[in-house]
Amino acid sequence: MTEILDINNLSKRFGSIQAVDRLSIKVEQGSIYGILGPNGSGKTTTLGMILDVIKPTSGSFTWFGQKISHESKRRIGALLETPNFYPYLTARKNLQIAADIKGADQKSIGHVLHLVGLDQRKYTTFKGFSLGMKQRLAIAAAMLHNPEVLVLDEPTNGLDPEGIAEVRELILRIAAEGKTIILASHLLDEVEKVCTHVAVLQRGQLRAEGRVDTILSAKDQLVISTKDTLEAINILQTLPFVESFQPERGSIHLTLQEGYESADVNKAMFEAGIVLSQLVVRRKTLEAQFLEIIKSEAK
Ligand SMILES: Nc1ncnc2c1ncn2[C@@H]1O[C@H](COP(=O)(O)OP(=O)(O)OP(=O)(O)O)[C@@H](O)[C@H]1O
Repeated sequence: MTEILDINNLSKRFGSIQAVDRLSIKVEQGSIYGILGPNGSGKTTTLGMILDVIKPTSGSFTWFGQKISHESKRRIGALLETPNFYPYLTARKNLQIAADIKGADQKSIGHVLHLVGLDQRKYTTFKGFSLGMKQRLAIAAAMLHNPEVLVLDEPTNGLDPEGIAEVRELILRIAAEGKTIILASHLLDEVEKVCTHVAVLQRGQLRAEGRVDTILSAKDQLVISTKDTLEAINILQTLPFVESFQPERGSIHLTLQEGYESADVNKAMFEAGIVLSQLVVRRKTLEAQFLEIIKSEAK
């Protein structure tokens, strides 16, 4: 996998506040990488540093294997804050102005309008747009120079449910075009729904990192029930891939070592002559894990 961004021990201090603390992450090409953390955890500061608008106190980062430069910046599209569009000009005219400012080809306007689903509304003035449409237009402007990477800070903040759904769907569509996306969010739900990878930040420090599906599946809990709970416990004790188990009101809750799944338990029980009346996988949500991370940090 090609590495798009490599952040190495990056730190930023504002006076007495350590906004980002020795952060190291790698973003692979084609991923939708979520930087997740509560307010004040250092997400915007991190994005500011990697976009060369905030000077790091220490540490380094590379884009496409190189230090940030005029050339690498042209391969990155970014939306850190809502751009100033002209309310009485149409979507198309606003994009023409944005393309002029960026030195982007005017021919790309048709493509980005199509990409964000606003080609039917290109002659509508900006002030007539819903908040979701305004945000989609902002993303269109960030895509004018056909960047390989799109960096978004809290892309659904302040939007109504319809706008949130539109923008999330758009992010997935842009990723499907082969672009890499890096987004900061304080919403667990957003990261779970949209991202392939996540880095969890707490007070500027990296608390967890990895593929969203791995983080989700790593701590799944199985709940099994059988008429013969005692015999089932005897069997569980002999199974090397059972990490832990706990009898609870007629059922048994267990976790498995990585690489094993409910079918392995089912098979082992069946072979031992035990019939399971219940076998349920309880997925630990990223939210539950996120709260654990925050709690353990506070200890
Ligand atoms: N220019 C600045 N001067 C002083 N402190 C700052 C500055 N910018 C950010 N901070 C502080 O650094 C910490 C991290 O802020 P940052 O904005 O990066 O967090 P965030 O995770 O993006 O949160 P939010 O979503 O609320 O913006 C916070 O404590 C914030 O108050």
